[in-house]
Amino acid sequence: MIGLSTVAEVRAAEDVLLAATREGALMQRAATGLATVCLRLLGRAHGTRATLLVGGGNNGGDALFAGAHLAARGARVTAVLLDPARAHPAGLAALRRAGGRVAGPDGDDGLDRADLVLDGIVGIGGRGGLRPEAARLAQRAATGPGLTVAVDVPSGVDADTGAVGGAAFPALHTVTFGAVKPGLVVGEGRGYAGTVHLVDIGLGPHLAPARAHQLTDADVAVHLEPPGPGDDKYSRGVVGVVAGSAAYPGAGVLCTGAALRTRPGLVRHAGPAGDAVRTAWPEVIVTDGGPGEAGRVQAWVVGPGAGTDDAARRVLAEVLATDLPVVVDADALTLAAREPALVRGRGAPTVLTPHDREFARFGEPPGADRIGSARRLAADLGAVVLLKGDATVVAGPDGTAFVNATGTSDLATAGSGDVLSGILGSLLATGAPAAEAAAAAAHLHGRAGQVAAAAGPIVAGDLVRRLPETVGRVRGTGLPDSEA
Ligand SMILES: NC(=O)C1=CN([C@@H]2O[C@H](COP(=O)(O)OP(=O)(O)OC[C@H]3O[C@@H](n4cnc5c(N)ncnc54)[C@H](O)[C@@H]3O)[C@@H](O)[C@H]2O)[C@@H](O)CC1
Ligand SMILES: Nc1ncnc2c1ncn2[C@@H]1O[C@H](COP(=O)(O)OP(=O)(O)O)[C@@H](O)[C@H]1O
Ligand SMILES: [K+]
Repeated sequence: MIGLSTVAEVRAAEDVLLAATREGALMQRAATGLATVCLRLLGRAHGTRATLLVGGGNNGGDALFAGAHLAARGARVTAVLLDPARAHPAGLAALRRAGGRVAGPDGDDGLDRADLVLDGIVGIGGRGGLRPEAARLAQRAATGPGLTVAVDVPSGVDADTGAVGGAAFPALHTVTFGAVKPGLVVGEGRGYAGTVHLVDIGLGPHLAPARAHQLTDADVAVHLEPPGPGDDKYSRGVVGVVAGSAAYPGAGVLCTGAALRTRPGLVRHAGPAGDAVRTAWPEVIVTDGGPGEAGRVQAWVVGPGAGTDDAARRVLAEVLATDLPVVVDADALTLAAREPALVRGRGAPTVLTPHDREFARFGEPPGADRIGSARRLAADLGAVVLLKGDATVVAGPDGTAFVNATGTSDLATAGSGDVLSGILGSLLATGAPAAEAAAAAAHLHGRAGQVAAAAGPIVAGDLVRRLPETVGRVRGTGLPDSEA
């Protein structure tokens, strides 16, 4: 698991480490790591041109020292000082010693011919969007030829939430220090951070345990172990699906198919889409009656394509009245938003899987702080909330949170959510903790999207078809992180 640490957590750890190290040592570690990543990205230093955008804090100091490393290796480095009176003095001296030039914001910044632009305007000390002068330079960097690299955090991005209040630096890469900050991987900030590189500056032992995480393939593989010699079709959990209707039989087919293809023990289906499910998946045990007639299961998925009429409401209430884990998806979310009492106070885990519009039905839209919003709704309802998006967020009622690291925008296709809820039901039926099962499901769904989209445009059925291969890859050596 990759911990996501807030600014307060990073500052607290830094304070302890700063007191235990000689002055400037941490910044040297940060700047050396930053220069190393830049050299790797550029392929060489000699003959390249770099422009440093330097603010008045330590973030600018990191950029200046890294610029000095590059200049010492033959790069032509220009530092643009946004606040010349407060530019880090030792960093400035180091850059000058190494042969770097210094310009004011109106001087020749070299942005139109730079190979590399380092954003050292603000880091974790930043508040709000960029001021006009910095915004103008960030805009020129975005349209110029240089590879844009943010130091610690893209300036203008809120490191804790990913909120972008105005202009921000659009980085292709972000080199972050000590710990990955949530704002680099979630919300709007994710789009500004690009590929995130973590540089170890020795903070690890001093960091408080993170309250938000990203899962890796290895974390998810634990939930996808093949059956052992002692297992039978019942032993690792049976999933029950109430999805699909006469109008939307496909939702039942996709949801049961995804559950089967994730963990093919036993899947039961109840409801009016039975004929379509039987035809598509003869392996599924189907009843045309209600959930009570389906036989024993260890977790339910309810809602995809199921409608919002009185009959659908009765089925939802019946499933939620059980002492089993329940995934509440799609139409069932609309019903639960009308009647939150159906969910509140359940003894067994409930997982709600809204996209933004469904989320808004519970009160207000998620807004710019997606982790915070998901946590608030989870605490309010006593349920796990999986808030879908390009980086899906999962929050538990106790504040535990996950941000998904896999996926592709090809997943924005009809029925993709039905596949996710089937995967999730299958994992929940094993007895896995609900928030982690939800995060693992989002991870596997995202990987299936990547695997399927490698061959071209995808429809939701492709995700189901490619699930066995995806499970195999997640269990095995996994996909490289760069494909995340
Ligand atoms: N504390 C430490 O020991 C270490 C800090 N490091 C670096 O230091 C950074 C934090 O440094 P600071 O605490 O000095 O803060 P920053 O350098 O992030 O920003 C503070 C400065 O930015 C100004 N500012 C705030 N918001 C702004 C905005 N929207 N537009 C323009 N200017 C704005 C503030 O007035 C202040 O001058 C980290 O992000 C990291 O890059 C690293 O060198 C590692 C070690
Ligand atoms: N731009 C995107 N990038 C990555 N994943 C996306 C994107 N858009 C949607 N998704 C994912 O695709 C799925 C869509 O689910 P949903 O909106 O419920 O679709 P449907 O109701 O058609 O089944 C979610 O898992 C969501 O996270
Ligand atoms: K920055």
